[in-house]
Amino acid sequence: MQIIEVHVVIVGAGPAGIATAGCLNKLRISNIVLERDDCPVSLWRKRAYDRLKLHLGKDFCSLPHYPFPSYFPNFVPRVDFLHYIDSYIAHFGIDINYNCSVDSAFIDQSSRKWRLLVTNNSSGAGEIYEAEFLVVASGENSEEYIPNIKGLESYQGESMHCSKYLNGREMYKKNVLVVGCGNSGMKIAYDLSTWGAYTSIVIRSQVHYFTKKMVYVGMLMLKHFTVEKVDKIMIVMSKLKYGNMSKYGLTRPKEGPFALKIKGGTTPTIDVGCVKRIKNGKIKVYPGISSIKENKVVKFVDGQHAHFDAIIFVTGYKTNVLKWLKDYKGLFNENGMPKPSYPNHWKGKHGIYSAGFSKRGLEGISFDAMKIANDINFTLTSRVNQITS
Ligand SMILES: Cc1cc2nc3c(=O)[nH]c(=O)nc-3n(C[C@H](O)[C@H](O)[C@H](O)COP(=O)(O)OP(=O)(O)OC[C@H]3O[C@@H](n4cnc5c(N)ncnc54)[C@H](O)[C@@H]3O)c2cc1C
Ligand SMILES: NC(=O)C1=CN([C@@H]2O[C@H](COP(=O)(O)OP(=O)(O)OC[C@H]3O[C@@H](n4cnc5c(N)ncnc54)[C@H](OP(=O)(O)O)[C@@H]3O)[C@@H](O)[C@H]2O)C=CC1
Ligand SMILES: O=C(O)C(=O)Cc1c[nH]c2ccccc12
Repeated sequence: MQIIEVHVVIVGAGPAGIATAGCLNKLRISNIVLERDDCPVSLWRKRAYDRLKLHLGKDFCSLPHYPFPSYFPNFVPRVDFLHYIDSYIAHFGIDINYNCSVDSAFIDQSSRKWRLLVTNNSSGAGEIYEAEFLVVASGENSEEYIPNIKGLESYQGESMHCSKYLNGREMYKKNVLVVGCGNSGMKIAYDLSTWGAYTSIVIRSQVHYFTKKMVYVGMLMLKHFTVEKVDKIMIVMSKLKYGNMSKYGLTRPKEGPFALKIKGGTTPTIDVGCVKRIKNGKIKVYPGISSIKENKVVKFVDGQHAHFDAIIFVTGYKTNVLKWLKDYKGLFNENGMPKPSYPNHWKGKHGIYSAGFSKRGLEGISFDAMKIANDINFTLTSRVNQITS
């Protein structure tokens, strides 16, 4: 089989892969992006709900060297974000091979280069790529995660992961349980409630909650003040706006929101109206689930039980890196996340890089893309300088 040789191969055409290709193209370093799906940013195009918007202000979400158009609103809707990505690809002339699933990547012992075994999903044929540099940009959210709950396999209602949820049109006057209170959980619960579903949400852990504006102000303040100071202000703002919500099942962690985000990647929840609906009883809060019984009954850890026509698992994602990256030791841990902590997470040995694995959203992705492209450029130019001197 013919081997396709490139300087840099990038796995994944999400924002991270596209941003890295854009930065490399700007430096005139040839590269190819391999994408298993048939389009770019498939997470945003195919696996996200209609109401989704960027929840951070647009100053924190544009990709490198290409700001959002000035007429875009501060919180960019999903469809505008897709247009922006399409024009980013056109502007930088990014080369993407769609329908290409990377099945494995390893270091070839004779060439000492990265070798990738790829299946072309449209023809079914196998392809081999060889590259000096490998950029892992397959995403923190590449595999849906649904917890193992006793009785779930025999649940007779409708159950789905949130990546299949578009809107609540079919849920009017149905009892729906949303499991998970991250950013997707709170937004989907709110969305369902506005579509007239009798909505409940499982909140099993402590959580920080803010309005979009508070987080926007907080992100701006972080440019000038310490994390501790900003966190204190954030909590005061949240308390002033929402008060004490513990009797409704919402308690704040002791540690501040940005400190937690930086330390563990736990993202504070940006509330778009869910908290108000919890307060006025339109959305009911339950603690963790203990099991699912017959007749669509869900039992909770505090002994309560209730009947649900549908369950939406908004329980997050996992990475798929360990499934296809064979020589990963050094850069990735057993959860498929970078071993070195931020800001050293983006580079490994033998020409491997990670883009989009710092749990810092699109801002983190831009940071990674620029670091990676500059580092590859540095390696290549120092080599040319050595030869010519
Ligand atoms: C619903 C949602 C909303 C978000 N909103 C925001 C926000 O407002 N602001 C913000 O800053 N961040 C946000 N994020 C976080 C983050 O910015 C996005 O998840 C972003 O899409 C991550 O980009 P990525 O390129 O790293 O990963 P992805 O977008 O997941 O792209 C990875 C790509 O790799 C492909 N791929 C995976 N495995 C393979 C393989 N083996 N072979 C070939 N291709 C493969 C996938 O098909 C996918 O297209 C959001 C995340 C989610 C889930
Ligand atoms: N732009 C936007 O508007 C949006 C942005 N996002 C971003 O997308 C990324 C993914 O977010 P999201 O999909 O919400 O995933 P997250 O991983 O952030 O949240 C998963 C949630 O599921 C809960 N959970 C997991 N297992 C269970 C279980 N067995 N029982 C009960 N609860 C459980 C977790 O609770 P626990 O903490 O107890 O484990 C947590 O609340 C985040 O970075 C987020 O910020 C998401 C949505 C919208
Ligand atoms: O949406 C996400 O997943 C993000 O990680 C974006 C993000 C970066 N910093 C934040 C601080 C508060 C809320 C979201 C984010």
